[in-house]
Amino acid sequence: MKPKILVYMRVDDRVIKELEKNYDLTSFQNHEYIGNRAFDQALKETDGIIGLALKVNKELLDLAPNLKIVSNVSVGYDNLDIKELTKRKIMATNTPGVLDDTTADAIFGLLLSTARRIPELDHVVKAGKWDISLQPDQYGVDVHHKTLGIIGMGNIGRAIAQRAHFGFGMDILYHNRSRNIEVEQQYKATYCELDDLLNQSDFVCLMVPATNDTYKMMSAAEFKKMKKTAIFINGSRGKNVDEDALYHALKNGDIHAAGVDVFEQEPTNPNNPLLQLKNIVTLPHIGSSTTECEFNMSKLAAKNLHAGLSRKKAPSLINEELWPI
Ligand SMILES: NC(=O)C1=CN([C@@H]2O[C@H](COP(=O)(O)OP(=O)(O)OC[C@H]3O[C@@H](n4cnc5c(N)ncnc54)[C@H](OP(=O)(O)O)[C@@H]3O)[C@@H](O)[C@H]2O)C=CC1
Ligand SMILES: O=CC(=O)O
Repeated sequence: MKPKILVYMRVDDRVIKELEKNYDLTSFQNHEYIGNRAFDQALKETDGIIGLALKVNKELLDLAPNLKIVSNVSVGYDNLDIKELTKRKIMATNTPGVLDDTTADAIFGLLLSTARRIPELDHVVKAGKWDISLQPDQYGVDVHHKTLGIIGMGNIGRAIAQRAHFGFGMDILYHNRSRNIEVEQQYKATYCELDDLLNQSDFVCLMVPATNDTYKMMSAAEFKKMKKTAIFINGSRGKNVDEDALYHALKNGDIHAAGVDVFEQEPTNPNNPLLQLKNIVTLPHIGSSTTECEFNMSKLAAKNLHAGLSRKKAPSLINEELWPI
């Protein structure tokens, strides 16, 4: 009998076909499925889970007695209760490395779009409202040669720094809990305390994981420390930002504009007041969503799953302390 796999959202079709050769698959597409009979039944029998953003907590694990591995098709794993998984000797894996350049492209694109007001001006043209003389209140701001502050200079942060330094001649400031000397040398990046980064940067880009320490790390006090001319970009997770505080900072002119790929709740409520503001550019969490990158993430997630179910060490095991299992 083939091992049973529960497939959650966004696994590439080609990868699913490969998985079907070795495993018995049950697929689900929506969020928050506990309570659905078919989902609960699949959990009861499953050996492995592969997918994106499924909330794996104690409640779900209690329904999955045979589970050996949860393979996330994402680098962020704030959807997983790692402590609980480790306690039950269940492996957890993610997809680091394969999405760095793709996500950096998207986040840098968001930064450019926000600075140059690209979505707003695209709408002007398409709505037939292109007046031959563009007014100063429609001008954007320069990106090149400005100062970019990156909070979370990890794999993606450094790919953003590379673009900013070599492509746009920007000065780079960064803040982490620890220094990254290689990045300092490669991109002339300067390590800063958070407050210094906030008050010196023209662009602040948030790229930290969502953890207890980073929860709402950008709140009213942090926005007040930024320059009034500065632009805030969130490419990390919505819960790292106090959305209410961001709304007020944008509305009151504490900061100039913002670009966000992520929201506290996803999909965000269409009535979210942030969506009413002119000085914010929004995306539906698409940092890594290109055809090529989604495929590569699915392939790595399948490799992790396969290794885990074969009792081999998965290439991107998160709870390393389980090894050797
Ligand atoms: N928008 C999108 O589509 C995507 C979003 N993401 C998000 O981006 C996050 C980062 O990904 P990635 O770059 O691969 O991760 P990495 O682990 O490589 O980098 C995370 C960085 O954050 C720093 N960091 C962690 N905690 C803190 C803290 N409390 N204060 C300051 N810095 C901190 C780390 O440095 P140190 O340990 O020294 O503090 C590290 O440099 C993911 O966790 C995910 O949430 C990822 C992919 C796509
Ligand atoms: O948000 C995407 C991820 O890979 O994390």
